[in-house]
Amino acid sequence: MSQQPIQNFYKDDVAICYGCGKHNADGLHIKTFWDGEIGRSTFTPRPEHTAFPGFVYGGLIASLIDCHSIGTAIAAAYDAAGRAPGTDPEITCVTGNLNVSYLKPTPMGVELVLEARIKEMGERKIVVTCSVYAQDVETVRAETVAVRVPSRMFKKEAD
Ligand SMILES: CCCCCCCCCCCCCC(=O)SCCNC(=O)CCNC(=O)[C@H](O)C(C)(C)COP(=O)(O)OP(=O)(O)OC[C@H]1O[C@@H](n2cnc3c(N)ncnc32)[C@H](O)[C@@H]1OP(=O)(O)O
Repeated sequence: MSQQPIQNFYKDDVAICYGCGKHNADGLHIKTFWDGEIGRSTFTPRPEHTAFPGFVYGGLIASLIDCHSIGTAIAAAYDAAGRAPGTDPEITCVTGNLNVSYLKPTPMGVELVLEARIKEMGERKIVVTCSVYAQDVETVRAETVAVRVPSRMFKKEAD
C-alpha cells in the first residue's frame, strides 16, 4: 500500500479540485491509496451530506467515486509506465463518463470504504470499477471512464 495518497503528487497549481484538491479549503479532500491492484479510500459523510434522514446524499457519493476513480486511474497509469507518481511527464486524467448504481440506501454515521479496480488500461482510456461499502455492505457500484489528457488542459488560457 502506498504511504501517500496519489493526490499528494498532483501539482500545486492544479490541486484545487472540489473533490480531491489539497489546496481547496472547502473541498472534500478525497484521498486514494493504491496498492498495485486496488485503490482504497475512506470518507465519513458530515450532517450536511444527508439526502433524507439517516441516509447519505447520492451526489456526494458520486463525487467520492469520481475523484477516487480518477486517482486510481492516475496511480495505475504511473505503475503501468514503471514510474513513480508525480515524475515527469505528468500523467493527468479527466472523467469522460461516470455510471453509478445505487444498490441500497447508504447510512449516515459510519465511515464509507471505497475500493476501485482497473478494468481496462488503454493508451488514452482507463476504465475503473468502484464499490462503496458501509459496514461491509456494498451500497453503491460504479464504472468510470478516465481519459488521459495533456496537463496543459488544466492551465487557464491566460497562464
Ligand atoms: C501527478 C498527476 C497530476 C494530475 C492532476 C490531476 C488533477 C485531477 C483533477 C481531478 C478531476 C476529477 C475528475 C473531474 O471532475 S474532471 C472534470 C469533468 N470532466 C470533464 O470536464 C471532461 C470534459 N470532456 C473532455 O474534455 C473530453 O470530452 C474528453 C477528454 C473526456 C475526451 O476527449 P476526446 O473526445 O478528444 O477523446 P478521444 O475522442 O480522443 O477519445 C479517447 C478515448 O476516450 C474514450 N472516451 C472519450 N470520451 C468518452 C466518454 N464520454 N465516455 C466514454 N468514453 C469516452 C474514447 O472512446 C477513446 O477511447 P479509445 O477509442 O481510445 O478506447
